[in-house]
Amino acid sequence: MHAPLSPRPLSIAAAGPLKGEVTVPGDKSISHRSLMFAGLAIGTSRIRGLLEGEDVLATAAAMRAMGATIERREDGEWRVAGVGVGGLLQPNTALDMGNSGTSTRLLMGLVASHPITATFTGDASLSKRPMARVIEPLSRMGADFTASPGDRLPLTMRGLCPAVPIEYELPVASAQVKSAVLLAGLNTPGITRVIERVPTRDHSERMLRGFGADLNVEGEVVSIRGEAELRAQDIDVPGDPSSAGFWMVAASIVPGSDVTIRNVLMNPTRTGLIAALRLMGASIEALGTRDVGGEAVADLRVRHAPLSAIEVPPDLAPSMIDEYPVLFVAAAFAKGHTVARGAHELRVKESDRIAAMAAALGLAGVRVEEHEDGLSIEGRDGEPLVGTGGARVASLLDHRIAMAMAVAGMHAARPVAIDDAAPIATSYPGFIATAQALGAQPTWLDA
Ligand SMILES: O=C(O)C1=C[C@@H](OP(=O)(O)O)[C@@H](O)[C@H](O)C1
Ligand SMILES: C=C(OP(=O)(O)O)C(=O)O
Repeated sequence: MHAPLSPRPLSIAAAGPLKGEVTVPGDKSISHRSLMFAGLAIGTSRIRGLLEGEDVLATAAAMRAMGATIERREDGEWRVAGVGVGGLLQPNTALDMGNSGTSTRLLMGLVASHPITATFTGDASLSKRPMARVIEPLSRMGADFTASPGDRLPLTMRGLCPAVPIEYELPVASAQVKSAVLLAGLNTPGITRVIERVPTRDHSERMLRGFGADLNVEGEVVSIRGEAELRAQDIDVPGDPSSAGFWMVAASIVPGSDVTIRNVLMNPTRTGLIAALRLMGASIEALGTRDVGGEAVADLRVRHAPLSAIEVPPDLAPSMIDEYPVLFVAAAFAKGHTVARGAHELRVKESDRIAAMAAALGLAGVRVEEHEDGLSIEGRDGEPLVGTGGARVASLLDHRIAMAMAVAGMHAARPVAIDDAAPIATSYPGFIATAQALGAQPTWLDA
């Protein structure tokens, strides 16, 4: 099992306007896929701007364990020499996925069509997350699974080669499930099809085509013809819009703030938070929109603005699924009653993010009502939060709960304390340093 890091309690106090420029780390979804696809390609890929967070490092370690050569150069560029589609090797030890759902589910897809056996383990949070959603389609393709009760980690799977191509309609809006099936299809003879009624992030589709896979998207159907070779690529990973979201909300709620976030991925399957914040009245300007390796990227200038409550359109959910915790923080400062429903998936992330944010905001003095599929939040019309007093918010091994509540502390009468900020390192190792550089006041507390 994964060894838990020691908890790192953190307190954040208000410190006046946030000002300056921020560069967010590389997109986590694209970083995982860069390592996986390069690890399967023929030749050596170069990756610049890779997110060096624990989740992505777990993917790197697993791909190494299955034969890819992955090195980081001193200048920060990563070089990956792949094994070729179908060339993954039997790992000698269990693959430790840490806290990362994306690593787990996408790598399960890869293993499914290789003649290898792999054991996946993870931390206490990942070990509670549902894996049936990938076990089900991958079993239909011929993979065999022995999972822990409730179809959870640790689990051992044996891939089948050649696997059986399937046509699969996604029962849940999930890019991880879509990607797992497509990746299994990459080494499966014939055509594997995924039908997606609700669009989710399309990085696998775009990147697999970029690497030379025979993949087509027609309306709701994504098809991949298996056993095509992938060719090494040069990749510039754009900044992660999910990480940028923390600064979008922080600058919006702290009076007098003016923050520019450089190089943010603007793929339309990822920009739901910008849309929701704009509906609330946020001032977010996209400057210098440009194309970087087939993806739109922009600099975002965000200035403080009074926010109004909204009913969050449920159809935005897939394009902002990881941003709800920080959107709830924005709602806590808005004028009026925000209702966010249709986001049931939040219950099966690193924590139950609906319950976690209801408890966290409640502790900081916000009136919140929990629904099965979302939250209603009574906004404070720009007034600072009360703060957490002597209590500490429980981050529950969930990086996004820790960062969202750190943002809440940036406009609070008394500090917001968080019981454990160590999980932030899974997706955004530089978050605290950047908060400080913008003028916020984080302090590490005794455990
Ligand atoms: O495919 C991906 O890279 C991701 C898909 C989403 O998960 P689901 O597919 O489970 O919704 C998201 O929450 C996760 O952070 C990253
Ligand atoms: C849900 C997330 O990631 P994962 O599913 O990869 O653990 C996230 O980063 O918010």
